[in-house]
Amino acid sequence: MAESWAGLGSAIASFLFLYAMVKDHIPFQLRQYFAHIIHKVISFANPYQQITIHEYNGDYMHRDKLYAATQAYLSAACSFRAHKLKAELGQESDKPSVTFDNYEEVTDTFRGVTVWWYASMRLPNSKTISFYSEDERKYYLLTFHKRDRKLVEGEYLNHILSEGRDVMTRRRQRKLFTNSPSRNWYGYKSSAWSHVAFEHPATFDTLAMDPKKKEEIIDDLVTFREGKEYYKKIGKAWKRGYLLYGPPGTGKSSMIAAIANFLEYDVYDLELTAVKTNTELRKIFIETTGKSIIVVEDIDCSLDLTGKRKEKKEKNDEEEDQKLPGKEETDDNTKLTLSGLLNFIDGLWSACGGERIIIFTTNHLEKLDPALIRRGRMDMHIEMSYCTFEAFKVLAQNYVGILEHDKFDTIRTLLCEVNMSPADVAEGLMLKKSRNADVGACLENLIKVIEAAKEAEAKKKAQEELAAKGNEESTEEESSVIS
Ligand SMILES: Nc1ncnc2c1ncn2[C@@H]1O[C@H](COP(=O)(O)OP(=O)(O)OP(=O)(O)O)[C@@H](O)[C@H]1O
Ligand SMILES: [Mg+2]
Repeated sequence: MAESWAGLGSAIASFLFLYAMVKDHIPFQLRQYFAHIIHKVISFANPYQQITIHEYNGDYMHRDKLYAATQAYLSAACSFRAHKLKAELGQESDKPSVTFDNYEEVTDTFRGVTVWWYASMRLPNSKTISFYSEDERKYYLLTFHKRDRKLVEGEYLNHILSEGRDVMTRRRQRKLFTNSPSRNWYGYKSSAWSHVAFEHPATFDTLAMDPKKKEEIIDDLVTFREGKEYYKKIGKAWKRGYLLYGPPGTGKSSMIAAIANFLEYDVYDLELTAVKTNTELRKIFIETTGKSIIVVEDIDCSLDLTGKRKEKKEKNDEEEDQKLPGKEETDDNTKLTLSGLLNFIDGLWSACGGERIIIFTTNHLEKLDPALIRRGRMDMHIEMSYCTFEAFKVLAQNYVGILEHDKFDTIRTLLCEVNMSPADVAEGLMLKKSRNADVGACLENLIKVIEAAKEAEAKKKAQEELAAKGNEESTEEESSVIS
């Protein structure tokens, strides 16, 4: 067998040598014909195949998506095997990426199969004047054995695409969107959202709350992020709703930023009062992308949705006979309604895009319509409470860098006696720190702040009791006058 391959090889080599000698004396058509035959013979003898992935395919405005994903994948998975590397900062990225340079080759292994990647570029024709630089002619050459073609075409390229996209998502500059329309340079509306870079520093480490509750939330987020297949299996859209409720300054907005930083998602801050109709809400929603958090802050103040659904339904039942067919649909499309919002959260449209988190925040849980926050819509209800001693310890570590101190016992007792928001406690710790005071002085200042709050609370309570007593006496007097 080996002998017959060697024989074939030497025959091809002799043929190529002869052809090179005489090719200039052969007419053009015949030369073309021979070139075709030679190509066929070489392909027959060569056990390897190649796939080229060009950066641009005819359309010079849009980079090929597979090329971009391949570049990201190779920079993360294979570039450490190369000798010549190059670093660059992509358009949408905020982290430099290092990938192997042109004319370098690296290997990759997928399911036990080895493939070769070669980065190259076609030099521009110097006789033509081109608007585009030579960079626009870059390409990757993927070489593999013929027997692995099915695996490479079917699974390997898909693997490159999804892994590469993940790398790009992790590297991208995350954005904070708000629903005020952005305009292009002609002045036309180009998107329902405008954005700035999202750079909030809050993380779960800096968030002061009960450690057990924090752990529970992190576990829930991880389960969600890794749940693509699970959601598909159970036939549910890949999204999750969180309701954050609690008094002002307890960390609801900080929690949203911490979640966004943890999951590396974009944030869409939806200002519902700026949305006029259900149709507009749907349009806005369609323009959001996956791997994002849609936030509606202070949902109780955003819309007059509280408890109105039931009343409306009863009223509708009474007016059923007088109503013209199709009237309700017209109403729903000319204004924003609770049913429009519910549809936004879990109607059919909510499934487009996938991997989305919806967060509502409120200071007044009791004001919300139960339909809006029922499990399934808002899957997890998270109470952000006044500062507990456990939460204080996180703040103390972050603000003054201590885990223990003599004054902690006093602070523990005081925090049990008075309702202080973490925002107020943080302020108490910051005050002296800004004047370069030592840790003891910082804690002393905090104790004073808590004591003052305790006194104010006691005073307020006494005043309320006095007012209530006054009211009782006046009603008693009135009733005795009447009798
Ligand atoms: N739980 C917390 N952990 C760490 N810092 C906190 C916490 N709560 C509040 N803070 C601090 O107080 C500031 C205000 O908090 P935040 O805006 O998150 O409160 P909120 O609950 O959203 O208030 P509001 O209901 O008024 O919107 C934050 O910038 C943060 O520094
Ligand atoms: Mg807030």
